[in-house]
Order: sequence, then structure tokens, then C-alpha cells
Amino acid sequence: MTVTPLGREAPPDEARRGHGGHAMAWHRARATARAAAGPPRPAGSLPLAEALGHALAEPLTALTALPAFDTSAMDGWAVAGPGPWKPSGEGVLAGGQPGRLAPGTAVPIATGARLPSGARAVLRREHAETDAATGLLHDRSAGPGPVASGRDVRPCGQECRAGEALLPAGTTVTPAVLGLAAAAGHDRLAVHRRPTVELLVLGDELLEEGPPRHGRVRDALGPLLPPWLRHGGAEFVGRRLVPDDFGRLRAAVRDCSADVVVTTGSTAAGPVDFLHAALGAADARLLVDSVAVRPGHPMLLAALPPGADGRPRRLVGLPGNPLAAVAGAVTLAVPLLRRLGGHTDAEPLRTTAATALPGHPRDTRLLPVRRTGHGVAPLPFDGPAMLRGLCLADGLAVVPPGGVDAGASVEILEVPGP
Ligand SMILES: Nc1nc2c(c(=O)[nH]1)N[C@H]1C(S)=C(S)[C@@H](COP(=O)(O)OP(=O)(O)OC[C@H]3O[C@@H](n4cnc5c(N)ncnc54)[C@H](O)[C@@H]3O)O[C@H]1N2
Ligand code: MOO
Repeated sequence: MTVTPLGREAPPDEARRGHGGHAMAWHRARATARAAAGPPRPAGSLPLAEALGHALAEPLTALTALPAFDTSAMDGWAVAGPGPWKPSGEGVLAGGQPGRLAPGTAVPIATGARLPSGARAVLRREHAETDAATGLLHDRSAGPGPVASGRDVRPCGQECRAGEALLPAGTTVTPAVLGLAAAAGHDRLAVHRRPTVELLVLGDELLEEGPPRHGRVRDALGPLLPPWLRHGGAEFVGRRLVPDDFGRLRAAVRDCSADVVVTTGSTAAGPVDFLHAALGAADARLLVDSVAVRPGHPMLLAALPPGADGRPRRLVGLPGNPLAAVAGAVTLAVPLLRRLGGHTDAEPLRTTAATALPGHPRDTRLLPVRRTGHGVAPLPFDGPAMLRGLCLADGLAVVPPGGVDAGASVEILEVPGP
């Protein structure tokens, strides 16, 4: 063991290295992160209220036709046969089980109520007029002519048949999916488990409260990353601050049992950047060791030896500069987590650049942008150590080497909301 002048354990000299080789192209790095996932986490059944954010492990199948019965789309009268009609009956409310309606008669009906058999259309309340002399109900909507069959009726099976596949496996369960699943009769959903994530925040200089002082700075990534990674599909199991000490870092990497260990800082080749050495000592296999992207190029991805339960483990090393860490999260961590959680990859979102988006001469650039009336425009305060631009961003533009001209199309990555 080597001990540095400050009393920390340092790795042996031969284990110390920054990234050695050629930075991987940005799109290839994302594809490598997805491929590193292997098969998705196993499936389980969850009550609807707990399934939000998971990926469907099976297609969502309708347990009923939708609508399940011919339904009134309006408040008014269910009418049978051509008008005028003789009003009859008590009226049908949503949830009621109406009897048969005889030809030439009409019954009051509420939106959402089951259409009585024999009825073929609904006359809206505002289109109906009762003749004071005869007591008969007339359609005043369109002059002479019969009410068209099916008018203002939502026919049984209009949205789906019973047994029809509504959504494929791999769909992310959103609030809308929960609503559709309930409407189609489900109480539980078969979903993939979420991959577990543990965060190791590296750096002796980091403070957990109060303003920066005595050369130390606040940990910005401890608050930022857990919700960002949860949005990417992670089950967050813990966060630890790890001092700049080779032995402590090596032990922390060895001890984590999460599916994905995410570290921040220590990716470069500074005097206390021990991540590469700790990965070497933990028998990790580097899959990505720096990416041709700005900010964030020292980001890395490694396969760790399996945990005690035999489950594969991966480590995503994010650079310490906060915007660089976000770049690493969207490039490596989120694609890996989504694949592990069984989510189908969405088509990339593209939009127009409202103004020229400046690029790096050789590398991809991830640029915080905001929406304008004509497309997206760059934001100020986009330096690797800054978060001010990101806070105002509607997305991160993926700017290819050389930049994007005004009016050209550009890929946009999501910046999560609350
Ligand atoms: N000689 C070179 N030096 C550096 C290079 C290089 O290519 N050659 N790359 C630079 C780039 S680019 C980046 S990004 C950083 C990556 O550094 P590390 O991942 O080793 O991170 P640290 O050195 O630990 O910290 C960098 C910076 O970020 C601050 N930091 C760290 N963690 C946090 C946190 N949780 N919250 C807020 N701020 C954090 C830290 O205090 C430093 O200011 O390396 C460059 N150097
Ligand atoms: O990767 Mo560094 O992000 O340029 O700060």
C-alpha cells in the first residue's frame, strides 16, 4: 500500500491511470450501455397504484370490450324508431340497467348510461322540444328527417374488443396507462422489477449543508441524481459519500449489491482520482472508458464481478463536474437502466434549431436548450461545472461535431420535470 502525504491510502503506481485509449463515439457509447444490460429484470405483478414508471412485462390485454355496452354520449333522450316520440319511463342514469324501449318512444338518458335495447340513437337535451298540444317529443336539431341511427351513441367495442392487445410489452406505465388498464378491467399489472441503484458520491471537498467554505463546495449531485435516475426507471437504494481514499473506494465498489452502482467524480487523472485503480482492484471490466462528448468525456461504464447472489452488476462512473455528470447520466446510466427495466426504446425526439447551435470540432456536444416559437435555442451558463442553464432547459440538444445550422433538425434528450 502507498500512503499519500495527506495520509490517504493511494493505489500502487501501476494501477493509477486515467482513461488510456480512444474516446468512444456518443451514439456507440449509448448502444454499448444498452447492450451491457443483458436480459431485463424479472417480472412480477403489482397493484395498479404501485406500477407507475415500470415497464409492462406482457402486452396489456382488454378484459372487456370498450365501451363494454352501447353508451349514451350525451344528456338527452334515448329514442326508438323514427320521431316524434312519446316520452315514457323514469329515465336512465349511468350505472343503471334499463329495460327495453318500444318503437316510437323515448326515455330521458344521462351521459354514460347504458342505451336501452330497442333504442338506436340519443337526442341531445338541447335539440329536443316537447309539443305542448300533443306531448310528443320532436328533434329540432336539423329540421325534417329522422335522427341518424347511432347519433351520440358510443357503440360497444368502439375502442377495443375483449381480448384485444392494447399496448405491447415494454410500454412504460404512465398515468394514462394506469387509466386505460383500469378502464379495461385490470386490478394488477405484470411489470418488470426496477433495477436497483446505489450512488457513491466521491470527494473530500464536498459539504452536505450550508454554503461553500474553506475551499470546500456543496455536493450538488447527491440531490440531483437520485430523482433523475428514478425518472430513468431506477429503484434508488442508497447514497454514500466516499472519501478520496483508494481503500475505502475499493471496498465501497466491492460491497455494493445494487444492479447498477453510480459514482460521481474521480474519473480523471488528478492526484486523488482513484476510480480506475479501484475498478482494476475490484476486477471490473471497462466497457466504455471515456466518450467523445462535451461535457462529460471522462465518463465510463464497467461490468463488475457478480454480487453474492450471483446477479450481474455494472458501474457507471460520472465525472464530478455537475453538468458533465448529467451528460454521463443521460448517455450511459439512463439507457442502461431503461433496458434493465424492460422499457422499449422510444424513437429519438427531434426538433428544429431556432438559431445555430454551437458544436465541438470533433465531439458531440450536449447543450441545454429552451423552446421558442421557432424551435430550440441555446441557454447561457452551460459550462461543465454549471447547472444554471440546465434549470431553464426544456431538453438537452445532441449537437453533432461542427454544430447545427439555424433551421436544421436536432435530436433532443429529455430533462425530467418534478
Ligand atoms: N489534466 C486534466 N484534467 C482534467 C481533465 C483532463 O482531461 N485532463 N478533464 C476535466 C474534465 S473534462 C472533467 S469533467 C473533470 C472530471 O473530473 P473527475 O470526474 O475526476 O471529478 P473531480 O476531479 O472529483 O471533480 C471535478 C470537479 O467537480 C466538482 N465536484 C465533484 N463532485 C461534485 C459533486 N458531487 N457536487 C458538486 N461538485 C462536484 C469538484 O469539486 C471539481 O470541481 O476533470 C477535469 N480535469
Ligand atoms: O467532461 Mo468535462 O465535462 O468537459 O468538464
